[in-house]
Amino acid sequence: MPVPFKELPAWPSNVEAHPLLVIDYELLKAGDKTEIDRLWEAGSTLGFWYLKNHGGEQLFPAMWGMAEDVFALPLEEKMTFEQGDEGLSFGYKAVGHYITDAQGTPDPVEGLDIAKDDALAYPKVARRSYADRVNEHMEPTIAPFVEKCIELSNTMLDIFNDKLGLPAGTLAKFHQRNDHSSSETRTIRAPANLPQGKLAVGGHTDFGTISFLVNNIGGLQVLPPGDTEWRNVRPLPGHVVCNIADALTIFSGGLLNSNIHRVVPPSGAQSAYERWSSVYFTRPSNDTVLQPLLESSIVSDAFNKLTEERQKSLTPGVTSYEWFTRRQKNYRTKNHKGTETWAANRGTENGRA
Ligand SMILES: O=C(O)CCC(=O)C(=O)O
Ligand SMILES: [Fe+2]
Repeated sequence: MPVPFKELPAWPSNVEAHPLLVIDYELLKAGDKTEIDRLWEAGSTLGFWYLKNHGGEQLFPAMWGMAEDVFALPLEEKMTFEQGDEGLSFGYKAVGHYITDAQGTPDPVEGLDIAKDDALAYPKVARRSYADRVNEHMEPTIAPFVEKCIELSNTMLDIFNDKLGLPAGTLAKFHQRNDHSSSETRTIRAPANLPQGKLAVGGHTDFGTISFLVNNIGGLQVLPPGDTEWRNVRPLPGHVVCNIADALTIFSGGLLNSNIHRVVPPSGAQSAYERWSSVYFTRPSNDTVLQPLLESSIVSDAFNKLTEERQKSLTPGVTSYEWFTRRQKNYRTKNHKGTETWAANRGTENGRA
């Protein structure tokens, strides 16, 4: 099993951890006004926050155990359900198949993504099939994880919906449980002892709506708005790191911030350990058109104040499916041609990634 959090070396005392707001999920659910305002503050500034009291504490590490079991299969078998180069991300990802920078440097991490649609439809296949070893974990591990993240996501979407002055249920309509989307779980393992300076995951913004992340050791970094230095995000036991992703930046006319982040080797004694992380990406259903929701005066007022260039970048005029497929395709090492394919892979913070 991946080394449990409590047995890992502590966060090195000489490494500064960037402060994130800690949001209490129980208070959000109870409609606590102060906590709701704090969530809005987090989403509209750095776009990253910790979530506590969410009830999913065991579910994220269980995903590491699931993936470890799957990664133990022979490579040949894992390659039978590889993601492919056509812009879908569901399935296995071998080391080196994603790029980490504009030069096309291949990544050092192994990954496994499972579609929300497959987890909910199991034992039916909604989007693709996986190895038996994955299927064995669908009901005990993957589906409960997906269900919890859908719950967290829906609660926060309704709050953002209200704060954005949108008619009730507007954001929920784009994220209906049974509509196909690129929503998915991702579990990645970075090897121990990666050389310092190597990127495990290159600088990017997330493709979807909200992301939910738990990792065992350091390495996650954010580049806060207006800052020129990458800042370290420290994993806190029992806390989920949540972040706004591109679709919410677009829907909100830029009010909510999908911030650039990346993964580097952990510092100090932690660098001698494998790094495990599990993410759930909520993404809008495939046919949702990505555009600012100008029917809200809060959104339209914010949007009208933006430069024409920024307005253009927040009006891609494509569906969620098209946006995702274009980016995912250009993330693949095999499709990399040069800086243009790197740029085509980037999101709403195009210029900074
Ligand atoms: O592993 C992490 O800490 C972050 C991974 C990430 O940003 C991603 O997969 O989008
Ligand atoms: Fe990410």
